[in-house]
Amino acid sequence: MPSVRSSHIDNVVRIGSSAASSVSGAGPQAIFHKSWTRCMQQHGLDPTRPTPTRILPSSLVRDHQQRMDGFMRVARAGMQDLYRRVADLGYMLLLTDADGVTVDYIGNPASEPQLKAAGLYIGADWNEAHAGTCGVGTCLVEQATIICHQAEHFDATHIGLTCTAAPLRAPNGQLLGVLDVSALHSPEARESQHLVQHLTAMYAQMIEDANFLRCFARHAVLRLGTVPGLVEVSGDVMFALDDDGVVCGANTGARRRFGGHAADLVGQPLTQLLDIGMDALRSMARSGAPEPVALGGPQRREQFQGVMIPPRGGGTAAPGPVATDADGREPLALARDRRPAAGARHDALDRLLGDDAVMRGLVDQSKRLVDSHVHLLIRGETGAGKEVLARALHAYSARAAQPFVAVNCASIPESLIESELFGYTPGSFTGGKSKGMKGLIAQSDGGTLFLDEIGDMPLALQTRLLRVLAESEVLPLGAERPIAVRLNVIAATHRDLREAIAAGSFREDLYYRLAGATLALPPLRARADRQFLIEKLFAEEAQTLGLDTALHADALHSLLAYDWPGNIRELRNALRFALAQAGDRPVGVADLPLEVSSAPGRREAASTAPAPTAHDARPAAEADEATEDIGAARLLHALKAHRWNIASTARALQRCRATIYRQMKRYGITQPHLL
Ligand SMILES: Nc1ncnc2c1ncn2[C@@H]1O[C@H](COP(=O)(O)OP(=O)(O)OP(=O)(O)O)[C@@H](O)[C@H]1O
Repeated sequence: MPSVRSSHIDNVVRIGSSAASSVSGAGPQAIFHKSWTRCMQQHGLDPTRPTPTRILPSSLVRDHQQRMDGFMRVARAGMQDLYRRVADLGYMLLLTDADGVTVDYIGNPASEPQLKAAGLYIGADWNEAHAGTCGVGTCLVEQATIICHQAEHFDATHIGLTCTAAPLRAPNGQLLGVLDVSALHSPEARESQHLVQHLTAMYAQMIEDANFLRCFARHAVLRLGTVPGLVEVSGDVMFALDDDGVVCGANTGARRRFGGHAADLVGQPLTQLLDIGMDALRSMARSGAPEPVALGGPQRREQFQGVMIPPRGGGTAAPGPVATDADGREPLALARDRRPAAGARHDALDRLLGDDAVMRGLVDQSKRLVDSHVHLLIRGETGAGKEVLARALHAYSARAAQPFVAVNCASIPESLIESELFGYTPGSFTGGKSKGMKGLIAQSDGGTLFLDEIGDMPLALQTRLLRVLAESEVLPLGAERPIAVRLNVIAATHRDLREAIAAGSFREDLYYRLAGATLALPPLRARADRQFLIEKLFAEEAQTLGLDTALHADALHSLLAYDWPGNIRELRNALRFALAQAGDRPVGVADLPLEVSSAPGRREAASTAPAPTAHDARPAAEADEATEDIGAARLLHALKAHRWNIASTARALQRCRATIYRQMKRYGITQPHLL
């Protein structure tokens, strides 16, 4: 009798080698037969040679993780919640990027060897081109939630698995990756996975929506749902709005309902999409309470509940005085005070540094310059925190309540950068929105325009930007008259712009306009406050992952000695990686990425690192016992143990309450209910 594996292989060979056109239909069987055909005929995979999943080395995995930095944190929170629901049933979770590479994972540590052997682990490449038909790979092709159950897999190595995968999209509709829920063993009936399919799709939507709110944190967001009383938490349609009620972003639910791409909805006044007026929107923004909203035309109207989520950092939920702009209009997003609290504003720059003389000089200089109306140029290596500094400068400035508009000159396609920056009038170019669009420069009016990677701006646009800077007005494509703008530019670059000038790729006159003052951000390896940054980021990442843990002195020692070519971004990723490896255990040197733990220490770093004494066996936080500094990990641990009661935390740590508050601020630890 043929084994299960060999009859599976025969089946795949028979179907996969038949003519692709002979496979039709849209049901699960057709999806997998099409995929088997694709695997054999396009990817050249051979079902008779089963191969385990390809695992990428950790340095490559980190490249993939880096590209999804902020999104991964949001996804992690959703994954943890989902895992709590499915762990007892034997499932584990994977998060992959749009290439199919696993960038995050949660599974039962007791089953780790089996999960690793099955490829259900960080670094596994589940792209169909390598792994054959599988949950992740086939979901990436189909762009829909799918179950890939047992013998639906292409490779005979995987036919024990059951995998359910849902696509995850960015606010612009672009595919970001896949959420996958898998188990090593499952009942034979495919129907046994239907509930998991619903859960996976639901959590994928929750993660997308949380990411949408993160991306539009500075906008008012209208959330619509059909279930009365639940709209605040489960409304599936979301629109991010600017002060004039114009749509700046639409989530997957909104795109689905309006049958369009994000680009079709963005730029449209919301009052033209929904049956709602500006007065009603303002009243919702003021009250913060759900109100009925009708969707659809006169033929088919649907009743929704809508609630307005105010911009983050936007004061309290209590209705406040309504600000009006110079024209007497009542800007939507200002209907609730969105100025950062005075304390947050004044701390914005100081929070960036510990005890480092160069950074202190830079921050003091920044404070003097930020409201002086000179344009600023931030220079620094990749990942050194240029955007973080730019945002802090804006938050510290007198224009903090105005928009911060970030433009990455390297990532907008050259063909779009002109219309994105300058805007356009209705019908001025093919493919544009029928209503025209306000450009990013005009959107930053009175606030801050952050031009990241300015060294990558095409020469023709440099000439136009120069004119805008010289004349403080912008001419949208197709417009006859320019619009006046109050411009404050912060540009950033990791390139040597003087070299670019010498090479003829950057205009010298633009350089002098932009570099009213230059802020040179030091690389992480040159900063004397590395320990402060390590502890601060460790506390942040542990808090995000919901871990109550500590950093061993040996790990701190290695982190201090490493050279950090990718700077603070690389540090954040290394800590996230180490925390994922360690789980609930304190993080030791063995949990760090190999290049960090095995790097030969630099001499000067070694001298600032804690001496390798008997303390090394204890967590770093404990080693701080005698000093004034509590240590981020220990402080976080104590706060959690005392349910964020400051008085009892202070008693337990034998410090006064003011010290606890001061050190929470220093390490950026925020009480959960204030987040
Ligand atoms: N002072 C800081 N405190 C905490 N995290 C920081 C700090 N500075 C930077 N980071 C973190 O480092 C990462 C990179 O920061 P940022 O994007 O500002 O760097 P960048 O120099 O603009 O990078 P690039 O050159 O690639 O655009 C982010 O995850 C950010 O949160």
